[in-house]
Amino acid sequence: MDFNLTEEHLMIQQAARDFAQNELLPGVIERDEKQIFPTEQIKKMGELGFLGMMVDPKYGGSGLDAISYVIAMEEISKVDASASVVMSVNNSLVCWGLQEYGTEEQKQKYLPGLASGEIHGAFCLSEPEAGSDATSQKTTAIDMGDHYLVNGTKNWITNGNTASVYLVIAQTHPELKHKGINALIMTKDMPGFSVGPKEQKMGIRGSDTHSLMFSDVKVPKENRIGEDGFGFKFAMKTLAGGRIGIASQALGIASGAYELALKYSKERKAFGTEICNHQAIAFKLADMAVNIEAARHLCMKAAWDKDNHKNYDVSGAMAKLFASQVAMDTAVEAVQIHGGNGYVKEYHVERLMRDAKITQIYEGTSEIQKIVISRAVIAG
Ligand SMILES: CC(C)(COP(=O)(O)OP(=O)(O)OC[C@H]1O[C@@H](n2cnc3c(N)ncnc32)[C@H](O)[C@@H]1OP(=O)(O)O)[C@@H](O)C(=O)NCCC(=O)NCCSC(=O)C1=CCCCC1
Repeated sequence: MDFNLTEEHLMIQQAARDFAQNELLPGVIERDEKQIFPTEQIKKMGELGFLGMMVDPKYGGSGLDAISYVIAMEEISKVDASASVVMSVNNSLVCWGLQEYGTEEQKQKYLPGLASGEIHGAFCLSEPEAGSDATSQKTTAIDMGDHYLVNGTKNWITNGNTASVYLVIAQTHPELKHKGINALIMTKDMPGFSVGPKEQKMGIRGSDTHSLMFSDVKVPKENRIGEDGFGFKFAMKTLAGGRIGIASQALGIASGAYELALKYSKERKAFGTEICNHQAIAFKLADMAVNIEAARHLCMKAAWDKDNHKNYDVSGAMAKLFASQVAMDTAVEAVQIHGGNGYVKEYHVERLMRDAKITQIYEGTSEIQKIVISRAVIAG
């Protein structure tokens, strides 16, 4: 077992760290406050190869492993979780889903643009009445011979307005339940496709979250991913990898909050000494350091499983469950260590605390991760 990062991994870590500090940190508070999408920053992320990290170079990607992706996600998320959720959706849901299950034509058509950041993708599973209970899809895709006629609504869609390519999960054969669901590639220019108003969110406020409405949208049959009825499995398999991305995002939020708290505790004085010298603060720092290290190991293990073609459903769920709790706990304690300063925007930790919460909810709530893990544990 080798815990050392390779030279290449260290270079990716440094590149992501430099990008986050130089390009994302300036303006992150204003983008959060005004809900501004980081358009220029995402464009540069595409140019640097951060949007198609695991995409084969023959489709314009960086051809890197999942470990590299975890490393980069942590660094970007330390500074701006709104940018990292765009990175996560693009890499581990949209690009990976297309690369793994798309036809050659679909890959050639969409992957180069997605990997370069020229276009953005969105993953559309959640509905007003189908969140955790993802098999209860109400959006319909009626088989019309050479095309599907799609009707319905999707909720909380990341990149909802900035995307132009959407992977949409919809029910074709309700009598077959989840076996009748399909995954379709839709584009924003399709007649009948409309985007609802932007959601006003607690955290990741720089990201772009909308409902989508489909009214008699004609989607050509060649836009279906996989066989008829493969859509639910597609969603589950893709989300299993997506959860490694969100786990790494949570890890980054936690380590960002920890680094800020550590620095602050070495500068701020109370009762005649730097506050890190008080055991009440020192013990909080110790807890944070241990939890972050453990979360990082779980993220790396899940990525290693993925890179080595092992099943990562459970390791990804474990990483997400644990890292998202660590993100929440660490960010709350980072605010506490900052005292009154932690409650104001310029110290960043209040934003990290708000951003942390969503990692326990999206791409499967913590309760859903426990379903996935407990079923595997009980089945042996
Ligand atoms: C885990 C879960 C709760 C499972 O449910 P049930 O018990 O109803 O379904 P069950 O009987 O377990 O299974 C049905 C079929 O499905 C196959 N399968 C399941 N997992 C997998 C898997 N990992 N790989 C392959 N197949 C899988 C299962 O075998 C079965 O098929 P079969 O009948 O055997 O042919 C599932 O529904 C889930 O996960 N919800 C969370 C959704 C959720 O996570 N949204 C998130 C929306 S996206 C989002 O939040 C975003 C946020 C930010 C960015 C973009 C997206």
